[in-house]
Amino acid sequence: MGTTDVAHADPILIGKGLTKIYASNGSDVAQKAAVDGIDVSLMPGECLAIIGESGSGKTTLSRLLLGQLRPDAGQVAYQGSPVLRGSAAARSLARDSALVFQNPFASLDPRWTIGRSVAEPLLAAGRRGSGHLWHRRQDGTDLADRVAKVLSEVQLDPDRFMTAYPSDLSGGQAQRAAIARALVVKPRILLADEPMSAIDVSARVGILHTLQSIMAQSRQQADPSNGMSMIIISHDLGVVQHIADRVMVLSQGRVVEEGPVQTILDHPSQSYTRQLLAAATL
Ligand SMILES: Nc1ncnc2c1ncn2[C@@H]1O[C@H](COP(=O)(O)OP(=O)(O)OP(=O)(O)O)[C@@H](O)[C@H]1O
Repeated sequence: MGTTDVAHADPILIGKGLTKIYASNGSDVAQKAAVDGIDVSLMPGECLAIIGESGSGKTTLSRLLLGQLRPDAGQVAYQGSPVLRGSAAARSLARDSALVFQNPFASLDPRWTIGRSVAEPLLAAGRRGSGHLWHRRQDGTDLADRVAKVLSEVQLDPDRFMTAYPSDLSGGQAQRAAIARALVVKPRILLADEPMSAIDVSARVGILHTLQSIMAQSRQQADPSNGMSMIIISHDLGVVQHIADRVMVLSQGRVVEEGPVQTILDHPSQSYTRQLLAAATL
């Protein structure tokens, strides 16, 4: 578990009354919200874990928070500004957030070297003219240096992996490459949606250490309000225990309980959480 000095910082992301109702296929049955009026906030440098049984709304909530789904009710604010369609806050949030998925191979083009795949988000930012990420006068050496640095951060030797192809990589190595691809744009918010569940058990500890060290570096920022925040969705409570600061427990689109990770895992107040913990191995 990490500790984060967020006492004096403002939340980087706030969701208020977030609700999402998916259209059902023409049935008259009353529709149930996938996410039902959830309030959530994320502090700079904080790691928030969202846990809950399958279908409880974890992925939907995280996509609402990152502005990738439009809520049917409620609102998201990024750095204090409402995230409305086409707004500057929506563009900033899209630019400042990055995702790591369950299947790392889905985010690595099989035709590209790992170096190219990791560089691509930076190149795309350059094409969009996001000047803080990419300056036109930068040459290929700067780009290669940045890619090599981020590969080292995820414990992939650049000399070996820069020119490797996804088919050369194990699942764990591919997930590290996918994390590097997410980190290369220096996101303010990293969403990791079940980042370990498709990885061989023996490689999971390594990925966990990688994510822990990324969060530790982020927390060491001189200005805590500049730290990267992480939202992690995981069925694996061992992972949650080792990386999260705070846990939010979801059931049927609602928050059952939330609090500091050790409090929730050691002294859950709700029977739903107790059952969830009993079903998991810590
Ligand atoms: N695109 C969609 N269209 C219709 N219903 C959806 C859609 N996406 C999710 N749902 C429904 O919304 C509810 C919440 O789904 P969500 O994927 O957010 O849950 P989850 O907790 O992430 O589940 P899991 O752990 O299985 O990934 C579920 O009942 C799901 O079937």
